[in-house]
Amino acid sequence: MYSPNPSCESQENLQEEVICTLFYLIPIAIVTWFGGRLLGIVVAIVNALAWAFADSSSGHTYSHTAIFYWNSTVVFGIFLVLTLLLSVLKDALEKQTALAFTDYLTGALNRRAFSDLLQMEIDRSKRYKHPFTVAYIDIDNFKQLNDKFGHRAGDLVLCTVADLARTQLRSTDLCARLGGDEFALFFPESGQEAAQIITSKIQLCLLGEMEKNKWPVTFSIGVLTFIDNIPHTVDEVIDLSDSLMYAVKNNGKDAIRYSIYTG
Ligand SMILES: Nc1nc2c(ncn2[C@@H]2O[C@H](COP(=O)(O)OP(=O)(O)OP(=O)(O)O)[C@@H](O)[C@H]2O)c(=O)[nH]1
Repeated sequence: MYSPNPSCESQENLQEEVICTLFYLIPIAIVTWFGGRLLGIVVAIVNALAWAFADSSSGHTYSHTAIFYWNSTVVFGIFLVLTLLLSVLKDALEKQTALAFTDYLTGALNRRAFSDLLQMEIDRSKRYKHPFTVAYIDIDNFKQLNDKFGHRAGDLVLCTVADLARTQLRSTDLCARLGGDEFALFFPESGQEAAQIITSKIQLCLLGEMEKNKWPVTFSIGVLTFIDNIPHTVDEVIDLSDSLMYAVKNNGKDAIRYSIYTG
């Protein structure tokens, strides 16, 4: 004759409870990950209340009523910890992902991301025979500014340059910090005339802001348009634009030079 083993029965009950509690975690995890910390906390509270309600209506008896409240609090604590851990993990992941593509200081694209995107644009422009323009911007006398006003002021200038340039750009344009005090802008589908309008506007805007803050720097800018015989590699495109910017530097700084690449 079959006689149920009480310890086996209680083990099965325990297993059921654990699995049910785990099910509460799934919506909390999903909402926290996709909806954010605040929504996650709301769902954690709702789920903890649901858990307490289900527990009390299941006929579960405790040797002391305080145990029910203690268990409910522990369950809520677990839900809350999961919410907080997941939101911290997501923030960290987002930061890491952003750092892989952007410059930590200015938020502009970093050299690697800029090169990858530019390579795609070069391939597209070559295939469809569309022009594009690259503007290479170097801050003049930046070292002196750092020396006179401090590194933090220098950082602020770099951030201001990136922010101002970005406010003037279209969503399809790119803005990157290539290193130190050097920035590059990319204008797809833009010939020299269109690039002239936008770069002179950016230059005016930058100079105005520098003057307003009494930062003694100017900008040397080389703007190179590619129409035919577009080079194959990003490095060539960047080096050519850099050389044009250097021509401005060697000619007294604080100016823009435009050119069309002819191969
Ligand atoms: N504040 C700050 N300074 C930086 C950063 N990265 C590089 N620099 C400084 O930028 C300066 C760049 O110096 P240079 O390339 O000689 O530039 P410059 O003084 O503008 O000289 P010209 O370009 O000839 O006008 C160096 O002093 C670097 O230390 C940064 O992230 N923050």
